[in-house]
Amino acid sequence: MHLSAENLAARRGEDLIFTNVSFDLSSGDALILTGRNGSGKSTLLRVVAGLLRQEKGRVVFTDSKGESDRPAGEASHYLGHRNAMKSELTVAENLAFWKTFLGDMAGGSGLNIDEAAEAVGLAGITHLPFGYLSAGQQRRFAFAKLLVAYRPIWILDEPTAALDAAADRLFVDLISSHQKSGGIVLAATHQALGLTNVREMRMTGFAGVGEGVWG
Ligand SMILES: Nc1ncnc2c1ncn2[C@@H]1O[C@H](COP(=O)(O)OP(=O)(O)OP(=O)(O)O)[C@@H](O)[C@H]1O
Repeated sequence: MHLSAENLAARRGEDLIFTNVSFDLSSGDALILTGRNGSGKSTLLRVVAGLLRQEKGRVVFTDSKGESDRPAGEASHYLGHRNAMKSELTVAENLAFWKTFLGDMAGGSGLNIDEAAEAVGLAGITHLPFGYLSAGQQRRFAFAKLLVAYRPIWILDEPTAALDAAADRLFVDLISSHQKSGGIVLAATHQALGLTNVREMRMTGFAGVGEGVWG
């Protein structure tokens, strides 16, 4: 399985945010986007997730059967800055909605709601309305959405914002096991997450990108 971007350029409003961004990720790889505020990290993630149209270039998802007609976004989970959960519904109702709505892609199967809650360290409170939870608890359950339906690609925008150190480690473990089972991760973060098998791409806005290595 491969996820690649070829010479992507993206515009927000009137402004060209970046040009000539390319990468190629295989099963088990992670690419971390770094760079100052406003350098285009979220914009690039949204383009790859299919939520924003690129100005130029293309994103290609290749599965075991070869280059797929399916947009990469359909093979991806996208965890944005917002948690994409309804405050009035319970955690269990929110996760059940996502599990049914997303379904599993071929190649894997999602956890049930209790297993996913346990995996994010919050078993026993799924009966509570999502809106009652602390910011960190909400972020953990937003992450649990990734576990209830299988997607080979995880696109994560500042996944560990609002988290304590224990939750940071827990997310790193969940991301690592996704990589170990052949998944691909593309994430924007300001913190070194401590992942292994990771490349870094530093976004520098319209000036281009720089490559480095972490982990
Ligand atoms: N809806 C929009 N309309 C116009 N410009 C936008 C829009 N959203 C973002 N931008 C601009 O695009 C640029 C890139 O924003 P983006 O959110 O991709 O940066 P980022 O690197 O993710 O920043 P941060 O680290 O602050 O999250 C910024 O200059 C921002 O002001």
